[in-house]
Amino acid sequence: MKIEQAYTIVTSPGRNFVTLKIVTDEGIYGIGDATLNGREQAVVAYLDEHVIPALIGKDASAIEDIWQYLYRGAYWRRGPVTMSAIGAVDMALWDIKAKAANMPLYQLLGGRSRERVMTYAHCTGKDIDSCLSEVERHVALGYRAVRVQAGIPGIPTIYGVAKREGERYEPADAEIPAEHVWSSEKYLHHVPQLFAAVREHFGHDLHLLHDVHHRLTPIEAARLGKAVEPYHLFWLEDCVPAENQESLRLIREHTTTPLAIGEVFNSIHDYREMIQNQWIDYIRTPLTHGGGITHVRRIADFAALYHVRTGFHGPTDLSPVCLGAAIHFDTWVPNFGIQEHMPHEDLTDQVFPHDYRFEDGHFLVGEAPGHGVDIDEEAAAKFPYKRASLPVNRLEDGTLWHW
Ligand SMILES: O=C(O)C(=O)C[C@H](O)[C@H](O)CO
Ligand SMILES: [Mg+2]
Repeated sequence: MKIEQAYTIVTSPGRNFVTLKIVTDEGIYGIGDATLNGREQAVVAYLDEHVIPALIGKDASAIEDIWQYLYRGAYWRRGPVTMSAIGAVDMALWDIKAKAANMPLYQLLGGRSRERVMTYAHCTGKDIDSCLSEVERHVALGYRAVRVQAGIPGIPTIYGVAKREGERYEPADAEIPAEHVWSSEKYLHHVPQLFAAVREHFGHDLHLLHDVHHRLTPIEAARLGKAVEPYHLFWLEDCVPAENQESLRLIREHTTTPLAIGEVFNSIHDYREMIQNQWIDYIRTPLTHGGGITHVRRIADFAALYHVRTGFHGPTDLSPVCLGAAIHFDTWVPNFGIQEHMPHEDLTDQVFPHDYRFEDGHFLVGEAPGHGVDIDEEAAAKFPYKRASLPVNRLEDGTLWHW
């Protein structure tokens, strides 16, 4: 089965998405998500200019060889743009292989390890009270796990909190990066109060997650981890920028709060020390940014040796294609932890018809051959790309800080 045609589809039904479609000479096609929030066109250029021309004529069933060709052969290895391009190719080829085998992707990976996939919702609010009502609303929808993010007194705008109650949080909100202001002190003072209030109102069965978004120093993250121990979080996410993997050792030595890292990582090498030393508990790299199923499966298997579980990144800035493939992966992977769920807009779901279902706080995987997600190219053409950038973040004295 040869690759006869491959092309990128850029569409913006609610926000920008990049999809790669690969068509074989037997008429079977597969699609992959190549969306990299705020850098979409970089991945399009990488695919159109440097990947697609080399794919034409290759054996579509040779997934591993194509992965190695695009990874080792790139010379300039790794990085979010390269690995998102490889991720989209890999996702499309696994989609093709499962369709050719006439089975849902999770069966091709090794079959079910679970009947359904636990998800967590985003519960955000400008203050603690509005956060509590969002938690109430999501518990009523059946979620067993919620990520809780609130506005911080004295900080005008903060990541992870929707601008208006009940709305989605969309970080890429301006053509040119908006500038946010940050204060670790104000944040560190407020967050333990937020979780005390959530536990007081909802008890101890609900899984609580929180995303620090890389903004603390290791000792500050250790302080926060200790401060929230009484509220036993499911995880504290991205508590420090983790290029320096050693940072996690210091935090680990101070707190038993579980740690999740890696939505901005794109290869096994980004994690190796952290996993080997059991400094983290969950890996976050999504299939798109992690080089696809072929590579993320390796990361998950390596993580399993050290009791580390998966917790895929699943924001609205990954398309339903990535989410659909992730739900198949989540249904198979033995060391599954949890799947992030930021529901896409209806407009997005119209462009990306899919057979996964959300029910009672969980995803149920579909049985259609492949990953069960398609793209309506006619509908996609109605939504032209519009540049949207993630903000930058500064301390109160103007210092450019982690985002
Ligand atoms: O969903 C999360 O955990 C995030 O951190 C969301 C990110 O800000 C978003 O995906 C960046 O594009
Ligand atoms: Mg995050």
